[in-house]
Formats: sequence, C-alpha cells, structure tokens
Amino acid sequence: MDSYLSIERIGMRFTRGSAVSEVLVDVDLGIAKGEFVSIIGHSGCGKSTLLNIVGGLIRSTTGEVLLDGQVVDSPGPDRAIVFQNHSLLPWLTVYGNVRIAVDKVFGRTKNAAERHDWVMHNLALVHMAHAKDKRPGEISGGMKQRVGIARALAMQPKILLMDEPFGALDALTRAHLQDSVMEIHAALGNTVLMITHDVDEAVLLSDRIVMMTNGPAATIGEVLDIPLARPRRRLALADDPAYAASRVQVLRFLYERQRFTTAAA
Ligand SMILES: Nc1ncnc2c1ncn2[C@@H]1O[C@H](COP(=O)(O)OP(=O)(O)OP(=O)(O)O)[C@@H](O)[C@H]1O
Repeated sequence: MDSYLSIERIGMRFTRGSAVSEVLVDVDLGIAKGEFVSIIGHSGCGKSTLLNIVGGLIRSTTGEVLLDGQVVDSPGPDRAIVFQNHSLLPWLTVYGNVRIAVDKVFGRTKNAAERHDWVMHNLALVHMAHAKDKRPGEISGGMKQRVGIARALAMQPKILLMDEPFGALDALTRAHLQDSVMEIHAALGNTVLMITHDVDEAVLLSDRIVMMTNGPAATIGEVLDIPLARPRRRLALADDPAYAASRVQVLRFLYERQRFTTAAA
C-alpha cells in the first residue's frame, strides 16, 4: 500500500523521576491518501498519546512519523486536530473562530474576500452558516463540534486527526455528526485518523479499524478492513450481514482477546 501517513516503529516511554511507564511499543501503521482509519482500544492503552505524536504535540521516544514524505516533529497546519471537548475561543463568534484559523493559514495566499468566502464555505459544509454570528456559549455541544470540524477543514490539512470527536454528545446528535462527517469525507476525500470508543461508529465510518492491545506497552493487535460499500446508510446497514460480521470481530477483539483489566484502567 502507498502510505501517505507512515507511523514507523513508534515507541513512547514517559519518565517521571525514577518512574518509567512504557506506553506504546513498536506501533507501525500506514494510511493511504483519502483513507478513513479509526483507532479503538480500551481506556488508557495510549490512543491519545499516539494521535498526539502524529499531531506533533509530543515527540515519541523511538520511531518516526512521516506525512507525505515529511518527518513530523512539531505541530503544523497540515495536521488539524479535533478534540472531544471543542476548543473554541469563547469571545469570538462561530465565524470568528474559523476565520482566525483561515487568516493564520491563508493570510498570505488568499485576500480578505477569498478568506471570507472560504470561512463561509466551510461553515456551510458542516451546516453551521446560519449560526455564524453566535458565540460558543449560545450554541449546543453538537454545534460546537461542527464548528471545530469546520475550523479543522478550513485549514485544508493533509490529515484530519480526531480524538473522540463525538464522545461527549448524546446519541442522536452523534448520529447527525457522523452522517455529516461521512458526507464531507465523500465530497472531499480527506485522510482521517480518528479515535473512538464506539464500535458502531468505528464500523460505520472507517475503511479500516486499528485495534490496540491493552497497556502498558500497548501496540497494534489487529487491523480490520471494513468491506462495506460507500455511501453507507446506517438504517440499511442494520440488516447487513457484512456490517454485523465486522462489528462482531471488533467486539471479540475488545471483550475476548483484550479483556479490560484493572491494570489497564
Ligand atoms: N504526559 C504523561 N506523563 C506520564 N504518563 C502519561 C502522560 N500522558 C499519558 N500518560 C499515560 O499514558 C497512558 C496512555 O494514555 P492515553 O491518554 O494515551 O490513553 P487513551 O487510550 O487515549 O485513553 P482514553 O481512552 O481513556 O482516553 C496512560 O497510562 C497515561 O496515564
């Protein structure tokens, strides 16, 4: 496979005084351009640590990450991150929150009118153009996540990194956002690496699911291809045997092969 993102033999050890914790060992993963890959694994196994290494927020102890042939060693606009708890600036409007990122990334290459249009285009993609003048305190959690996604997309990153983006939302809002993300992925062909705890979400959205072993010293246990044609519709999939089979494989991995142990909590 031609890897656009290449995670090569990543190891991560945290040292505090004489205490050393081995969190990740020998993590190897290649992601193709346009692929949607999810990472699933029990709490504490090191999923966020891995995503933060890819984002350049922390440096791995061993191994390296390459994106489009470039070594990742610091944060950059080519890797936009969407966190579980939106990170919008409360004093700016919805528009302002996206505009600030657009000005930063495209300040030299697009003029003010183009930047305005680009902000509005990305707000429209997540169905938030109507709320452009509202402040984060005036909109729901789901809407805030939509704005966070618009801001990330507006940076035109090479890869979109999402750390449990829908984790704090109720089931219905979550379903709407998943549908939006699928629409956007179909329209733009983004490369996405997403952490989730939700097996149905992973199967619905992903081309492949990366299943991590329990920590400490976690690594990739199995990678599952999801053989479901796109576009995917959640209602139709409910009766699809291929959907059920993928789901069972992830559940087996998590609850039989990698049973949650208190040591991993
Ligand atoms: N800066 C740090 N210093 C020391 N240990 C850390 C640090 N960051 C993370 N860890 C440890 O690394 C392990 C993995 O944490 P991480 O947050 O990556 O797991 P996770 O799989 O994302 O968990 P969850 O699903 O609960 O969010 C945990 O044991 C955590 O305590």
